[in-house]
Amino acid sequence: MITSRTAWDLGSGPSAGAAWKTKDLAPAGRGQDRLSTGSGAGASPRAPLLPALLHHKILSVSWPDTANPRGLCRALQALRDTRCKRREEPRPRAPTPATEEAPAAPREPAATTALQAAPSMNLEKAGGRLCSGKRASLPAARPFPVIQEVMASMAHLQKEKLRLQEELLELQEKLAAQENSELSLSFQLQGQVETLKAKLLEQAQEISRLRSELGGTDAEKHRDLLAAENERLRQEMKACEGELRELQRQQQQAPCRDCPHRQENAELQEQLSQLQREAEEARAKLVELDLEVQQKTNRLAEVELRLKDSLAERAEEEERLSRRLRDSQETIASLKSQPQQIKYIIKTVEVESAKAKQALCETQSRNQYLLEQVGMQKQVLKEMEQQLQSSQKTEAQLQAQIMMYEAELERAHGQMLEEMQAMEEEKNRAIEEAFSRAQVEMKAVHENLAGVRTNLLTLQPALRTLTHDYNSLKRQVRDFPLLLQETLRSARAEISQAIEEVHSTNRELLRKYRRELQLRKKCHNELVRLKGNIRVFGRVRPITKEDGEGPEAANAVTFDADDDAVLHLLHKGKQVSFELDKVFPPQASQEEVFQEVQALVTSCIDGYNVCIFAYGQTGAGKTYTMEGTAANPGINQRALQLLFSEVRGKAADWDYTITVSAAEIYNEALRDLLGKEPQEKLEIKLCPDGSGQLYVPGLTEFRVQSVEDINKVFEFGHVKRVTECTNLNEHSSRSHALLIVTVRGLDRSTGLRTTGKLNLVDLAGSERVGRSGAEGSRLREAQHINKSLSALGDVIYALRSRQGHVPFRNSKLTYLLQDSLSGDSKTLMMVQVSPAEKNTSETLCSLKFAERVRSVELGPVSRKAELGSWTSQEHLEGDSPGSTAPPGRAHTSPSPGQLSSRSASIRRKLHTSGKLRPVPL
Ligand SMILES: Nc1ncnc2c1ncn2[C@@H]1O[C@H](COP(=O)(O)OP(=O)(O)OP(=O)(O)O)[C@@H](O)[C@H]1O
Repeated sequence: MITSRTAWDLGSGPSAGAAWKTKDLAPAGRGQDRLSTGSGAGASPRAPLLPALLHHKILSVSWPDTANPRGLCRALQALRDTRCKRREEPRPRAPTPATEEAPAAPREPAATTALQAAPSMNLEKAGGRLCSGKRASLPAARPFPVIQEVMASMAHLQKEKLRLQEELLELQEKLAAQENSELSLSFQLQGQVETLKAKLLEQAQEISRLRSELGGTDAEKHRDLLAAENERLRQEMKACEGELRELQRQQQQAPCRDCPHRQENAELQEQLSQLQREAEEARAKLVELDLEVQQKTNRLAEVELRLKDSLAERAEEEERLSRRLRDSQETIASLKSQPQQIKYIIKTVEVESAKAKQALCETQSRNQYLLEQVGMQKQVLKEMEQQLQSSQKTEAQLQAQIMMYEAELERAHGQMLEEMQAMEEEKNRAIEEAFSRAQVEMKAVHENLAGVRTNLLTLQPALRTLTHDYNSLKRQVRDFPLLLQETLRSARAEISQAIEEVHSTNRELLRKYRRELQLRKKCHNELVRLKGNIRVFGRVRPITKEDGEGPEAANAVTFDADDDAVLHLLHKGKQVSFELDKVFPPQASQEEVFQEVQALVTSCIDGYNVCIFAYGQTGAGKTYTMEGTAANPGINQRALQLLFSEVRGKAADWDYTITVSAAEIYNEALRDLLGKEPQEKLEIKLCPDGSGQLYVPGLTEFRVQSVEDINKVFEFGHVKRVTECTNLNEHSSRSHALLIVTVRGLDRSTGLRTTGKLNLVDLAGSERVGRSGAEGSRLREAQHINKSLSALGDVIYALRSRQGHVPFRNSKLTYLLQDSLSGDSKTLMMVQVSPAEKNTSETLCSLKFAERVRSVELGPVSRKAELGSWTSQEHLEGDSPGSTAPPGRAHTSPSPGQLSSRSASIRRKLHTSGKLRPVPL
């Protein structure tokens, strides 16, 4: 139900719409008053909305009661008013106002005419429908012209409604399009901003790249340096060319042959061509660099152009955007203005028809929605404006950056220009300096040239002399081969003559050498002969603890202070004096003893046979003298060492071989101390070659080359000596030990061969049988010892008395030593004595034996005379007249089982070590 207040509200404005919407559509009867009230106010044209509402069948039920003629009249009046107002009012702005407004004016009368003409069919239909329920109450109303008018106005309203709907759709489309365009615009703007940023970045990179390429002016510097170098070389070349021309001119004016300037000239020309080549290269490089710089400049210009283009594009883009912004703003403004018109129209329709309120309400809600949309659009627009502002800001920043880059470029360009200017100045300076230097050099060259000219003048005579000399030298060189041949011939003759002389001198020298060798040998022999072929030394050992204490151990031997060949023995209270070749007191060292015998040892190298005996009673020091101790070696080791050193000294001319054999004679049985079968008895035989030489088949002979070999031989041979404890000496040697050293020599120059034999014999201890207390086998051993010693005395006697028969074969000892005792062999007997009081009897015997042996040596007359008073028996028995036993039977021999068991093991050791090599004797 619509109250009067509500009707008034409709005319009062849009704010009344909300209240109006809540009301039910009133029944026709009561609403007429209110409509008339409203129309009376004349607030809005409502007529056009009626057909639209009818078209939507909104008014089909609640159409005003046409039976009330007053209401209808008022409605028609209102419609008429509305039409009039619409005719007067300008039409709302349509999308194509120019095209739609123009025909609107003529169309309106047509429409009005059409309405007024009231097309019978439609109006009748509408009127029939309107009056279908009321015909009974208003049967006479159909032909009423007002109805036609109402129908016409309804049709008009319907059209108006359609138009409004179209407009609304259009607006909606526009809004959507606007939204889309704004959205796309914002996207576009964003895209453009991104593109611009990318371009800016690209340009910045391009600028930096160009700057780095231009970069530093390194290439330009290089170019300038090359240009300067080129210029300098050009200048030098010019100067050189000038010099060359000058020199050529001088050459033409005063040509000189063999002038050193020619060479100089050639060198200068060479230098010149070299410089020209360098200049060409430098020029080419310069051109390349120019080209490069040009290219870079072009590229810079291109980049600048691109930059400008992009700036222009950007400005255009900005212009376009601002245009679009303006359009958008205008569109928005028009859109803003449109809702007012729509409101006006709605209000008009509301006045005309209560039923249209519903549509109005919807339209208002739609309007509200559109308003909201507009608000949103405004918001979007604001955001876009903000974006635009920010993009403008960015653009400003970018422009500022571009400006800055341009300024920087400008500055770099200015710097480059300044640098180029500075380089230009420097180049000019360098050119000037080079010019001045070249002038100075030129001056110096001129001065040199003047000096050279002067020298040339002075050198010409010298040249003439030199030419003369050269010619003469040439002649000499030509004649030189002949001269050389002649000289060579004479030199050859001289040399062959000299060689011949040298040969003859050598032959003479060799002859003399051999003669001297013989003479030396003779002299040596004479010396030895003068000294005696058999020499006798005496050595007194010191008192030892074995001698005991008390009077028995008292010293019974004294020496002559003035004569070292004399000793005195106090025997039974009587002093007996003995003269030997040499007497060694107890304090005499091994070395001193050896010094006296070394001459004999060395004669062995010359091919002599030498025999050194150690003779004496048991415990008198024989073994000590011959073998010695490890720390203090005796004659054996020292002799071999001496032989080694002598042989080494003669190694330049001689080849020597030294071999060693060791044998033992025990109980007249000869045993090999170095052999594998020490118990085997060896025999002494004559050589089958008929030379008369003796040899021992099976006797081992080792070649020794070093002191170590000797030590091993000695150690091996020593332990194999049969030792037996006796009353006199705890380790008394009960056999004769022989070390046979053979020295074979070959004189490489003469082919002379020598063989010398050195027999080093440690005789068994001599003692009287009764005193030693021997019996049984020991007695037999002593008897054998004494027998062999007697045989030795017999042999010596026979030799020195020059008897036809020498009894070598009486004992194994003398038979074995036959070579070393006969002929021009040399023999030394070392008589060992004990100084102890208790041994004076044995000492006396030994000394008497020694003196007699020595006396044999002293001249034929005396020898002969003395030889008659000497017997070997006397030696052993002289001091013991009561003894009847034969001299050789004073000792007993040990049983074979008593032989040292160590000997076998050491022999094995030597054989397995391979140090000792058996050599046939
Ligand atoms: N000149 C010396 N200086 C020091 N000690 C010595 C000297 N001569 C001998 N002797 C010592 O006297 C002792 C006996 O000497 P050695 O064994 O050489 O006598 P020998 O004559 O060989 O006896 P045998 O005939 O019984 O073998 C040894 O202890 C030895 O060291």
